[in-house]
Amino acid sequence: MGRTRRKRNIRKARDFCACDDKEEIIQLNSWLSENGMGCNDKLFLAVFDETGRGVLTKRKIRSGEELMNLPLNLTINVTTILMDKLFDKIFLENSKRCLVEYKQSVSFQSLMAFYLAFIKFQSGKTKWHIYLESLPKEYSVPYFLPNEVKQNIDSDILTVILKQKNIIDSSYSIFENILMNNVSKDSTIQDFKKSFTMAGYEWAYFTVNTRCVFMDLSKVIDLKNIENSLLTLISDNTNISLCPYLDMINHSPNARNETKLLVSKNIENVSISSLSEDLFSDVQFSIYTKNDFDPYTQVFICYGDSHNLKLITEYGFFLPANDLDYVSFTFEEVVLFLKTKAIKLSQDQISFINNHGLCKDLYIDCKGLSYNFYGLLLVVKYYYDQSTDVSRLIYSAAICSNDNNLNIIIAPMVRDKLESVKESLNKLSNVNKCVILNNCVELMCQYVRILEKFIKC
Ligand SMILES: C[S@@+](CC[C@H](N)C(=O)[O-])C[C@H]1O[C@@H](n2cnc3c(N)ncnc32)[C@H](O)[C@@H]1O
Repeated sequence: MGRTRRKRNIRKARDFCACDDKEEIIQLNSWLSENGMGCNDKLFLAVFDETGRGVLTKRKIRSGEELMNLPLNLTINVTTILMDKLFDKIFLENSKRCLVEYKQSVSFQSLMAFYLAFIKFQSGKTKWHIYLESLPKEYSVPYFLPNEVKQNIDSDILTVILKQKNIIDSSYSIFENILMNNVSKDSTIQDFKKSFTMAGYEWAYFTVNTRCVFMDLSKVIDLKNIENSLLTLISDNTNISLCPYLDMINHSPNARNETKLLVSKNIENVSISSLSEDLFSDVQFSIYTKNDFDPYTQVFICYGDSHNLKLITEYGFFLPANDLDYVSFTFEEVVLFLKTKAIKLSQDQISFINNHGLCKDLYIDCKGLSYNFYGLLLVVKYYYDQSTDVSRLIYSAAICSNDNNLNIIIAPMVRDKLESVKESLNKLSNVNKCVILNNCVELMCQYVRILEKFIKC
């Protein structure tokens, strides 16, 4: 094949547009290289038709190759927050004893979001300015749907939104109180007090939610002795971090990757009071791929769970034809339904169900009943059958989750669920579509397919 034709073929197949020439990306690239990021020189940023902005490789990448590495002080992690003396003042120069009053009352993700709102507010005055400018301005998670649209969204999606809302509302009100009682004379803090808003906090919260990577620093710093530090506010662990450029890589369920912390020997268990920026310029956070990527294709990593409920509600995107999707039912819902069919579970049955954990993870997916749902229905049908040993059946290797005798028991409940999802979809068909709503509708259509398949079997 001649060079021109080969070039033309490559061009034809392209599903991306380079974006390295955009002002914020030019600035990001030079800031990162000036500050010691090591990036595989095959990688570039691009906007892809299917997935939006992501990372492109211009040459073949083989399994085992490092994609990039960042010095620790180029990532926003727990040490960044602990070393920021101005941020510290918000809590310590305060008429309330914040560390006592709000002990273990916020998640680390919430504290990170508050910190992000603080540095975002300072604009060009912090070293993070260029990075913050490269971040999306808004997020396509259903949390941001208008209330009138939420009314007809599937209950599983709503449940996640409500949990997010509770966390965001309660942590926002704690940070608002802390700011209200701050007595610092520092003008940055005083101005921040006036400009801290729910909208800014929500943006920061979902920036952290959609972009953080797992980073365990427990070997590098002493996270046990945390008295008098901001970490007393935290109710969970601190294993998340924002990593510029690495957070440009999109998700694929098929991607496999590994991260490593490359630490020089003398940095170990550093106490919180001895933290310093320089200390961490020698610690590298590195990411390797375990996949091959062809030239001019997108490089992906895997974020973890890949079912669409998680991807839509936490990350704001949808994977079509996703076999990992499922429709869940609560134990209470099933018990209530059984009652309507004059099936009342005895105390013995309920104890058996609880002891075997068969009251959770009740769902139907494209393969049929979940293991626990199958087990639960076995208890419903065979517990008092003298000829059947239910325990043995449940743990039998030959367990078959497509026993029609069991499916029939719950078929009416599944039909009701199917009708209710269809009804909601019908109502949503009159609403103006946007990316967020389209994602939710796609998932609900997936639920319809799963439930219809179950009923047909
Ligand atoms: C860590 S960021 C990746 C970079 C991001 N695309 C950007 O432009 O900054 C995660 C976000 O990227 C998008 N994303 C990641 N993987 C995707 C995929 N497979 N399809 C569509 N969007 C995806 C989602 O908006 C998600 O919240």
